[in-house]
Amino acid sequence: MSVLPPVRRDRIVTELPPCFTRESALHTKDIFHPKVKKACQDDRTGTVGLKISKIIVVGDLSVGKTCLINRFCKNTFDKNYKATIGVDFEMERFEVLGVPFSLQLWDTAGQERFKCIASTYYRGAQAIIIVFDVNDIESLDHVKQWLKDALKENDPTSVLLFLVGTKKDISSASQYSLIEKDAIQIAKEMRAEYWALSSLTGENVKEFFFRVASLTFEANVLSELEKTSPRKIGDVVRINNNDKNPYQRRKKSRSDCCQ
Ligand SMILES: Nc1nc2c(ncn2[C@@H]2O[C@H](COP(=O)(O)OP(=O)(O)OP(=O)(O)O)[C@@H](O)[C@H]2O)c(=O)[nH]1
Ligand SMILES: [Mg+2]
Repeated sequence: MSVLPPVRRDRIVTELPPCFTRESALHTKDIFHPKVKKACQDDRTGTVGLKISKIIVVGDLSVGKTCLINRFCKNTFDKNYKATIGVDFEMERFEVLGVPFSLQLWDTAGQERFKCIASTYYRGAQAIIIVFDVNDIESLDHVKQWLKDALKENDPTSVLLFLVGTKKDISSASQYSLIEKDAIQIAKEMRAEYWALSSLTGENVKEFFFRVASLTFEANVLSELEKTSPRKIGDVVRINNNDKNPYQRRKKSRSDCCQ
């Protein structure tokens, strides 16, 4: 008998949520991978429904990491800045294609003096969310360093990356479009999916986390299927890097972009 209450009705994912921009997306398919759908239908998702996926949120101080998590998990927004000391985390339970799926969202400190405590919690992430403030170009300049630090503790070949611009509500359309160009370019170089949102208004916040949950779920099920299906002699490994084959493993050299 399950001791957990049922998943909230507004945490149920039945379709793959769309990306924010096709220019910088982890993949641009508009449906879940057919193998994943089939595995869910046939109840062959192995341990995916039992595991908790760790997601870490990093970025400069005061860019809005805590507000982002609080907007999604608690639907609250605090206009006063209270620095995160070390780390904090929230759990969010989803149901994706009928399978329970939990995310543990780790909110880390951006302040330099707390960074070394926070970085000890980076290990074992399945996705890294790198946050910058769309009104602060310096915070965008620092995202590659945040990525580099987070990747030291994680497997760059399997972790999913998201680059998120916050505080969209205080940016004018013309200001925003200037920084968006740079942000998309950087996201492409990092092989991250780009999003822009506002925790104050809530714009794109739910859409973003649904996308994180769905892509992490999809990657988990694919990796579970890979583990359980023995390779046949003569299996062909595709190595072309184009959008028609979005589920291939990331090349090890990705972290080079930060060096
Ligand atoms: N207008 C606006 N303000 C925001 C938004 N997100 C965060 N803020 C404000 O920005 C400040 C910093 O937000 P936090 O979420 O605490 O920043 P943080 O990245 O967690 O900072 P550290 O914990 O020090 O790393 C607060 O005053 C928030 O109210 C947003 O989307 N719009
Ligand atoms: Mg914080």
